[in-house]
Amino acid sequence: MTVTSPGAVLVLGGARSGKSAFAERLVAETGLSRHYIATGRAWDDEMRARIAKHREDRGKGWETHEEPLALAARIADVTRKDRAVLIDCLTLWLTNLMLEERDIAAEFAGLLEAIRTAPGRLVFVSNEVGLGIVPENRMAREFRDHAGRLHQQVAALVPEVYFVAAGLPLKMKG
Ligand SMILES: Nc1nc2c(ncn2[C@@H]2O[C@H](COP(=O)(O)OP(=O)(O)OP(=O)(O)O)[C@@H](O)[C@H]2O)c(=O)[nH]1
Repeated sequence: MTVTSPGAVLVLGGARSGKSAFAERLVAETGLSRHYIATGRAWDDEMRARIAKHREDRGKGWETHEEPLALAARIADVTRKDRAVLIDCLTLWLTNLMLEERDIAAEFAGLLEAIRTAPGRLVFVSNEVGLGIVPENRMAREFRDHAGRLHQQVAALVPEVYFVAAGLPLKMKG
């Protein structure tokens, strides 16, 4: 598969692993204008508080775009040669797709196409959810399987992949 994107990156890690902070650093290092596509939704007070904290931590140098579902289209819309776009995160996007009963395979194909054709730097964050025991409920098992497949597809396409644990990035590809 030909990689035409100028250096898309995938950053995987567990909850509170420091993956988002690391991905933000990767974006800042480019010196390009910083854009953040948030796939999370503020569904309760706890999430609202987390989002407010994330916004505060990112600071003023970022333009934020909120997109829970139409991620491929939004990436195509936001990406430019002189921009670095952080997409946080693929697993919340997948959660939203499953809750809305979207065609997962078609959505994944759309995302891969958006990565292939993006003119600017893209940094994807996603939760590695496949390391624990087999989840008891069916939806959680499906979620874990879709996430694993998505990560493999994105990792095969992009030139650079990291795994973050305890705030420490491990370079897996690139
Ligand atoms: N809607 C919206 N969501 C945001 C915004 N900033 C961050 N988020 C969401 O908050 C999510 C991160 O939530 P947390 O649960 O705090 O992060 P975490 O995955 O546990 O921690 P890290 O390993 O540090 O990334 C991201 O995936 C975003 O989608 C924002 O400005 N708007």
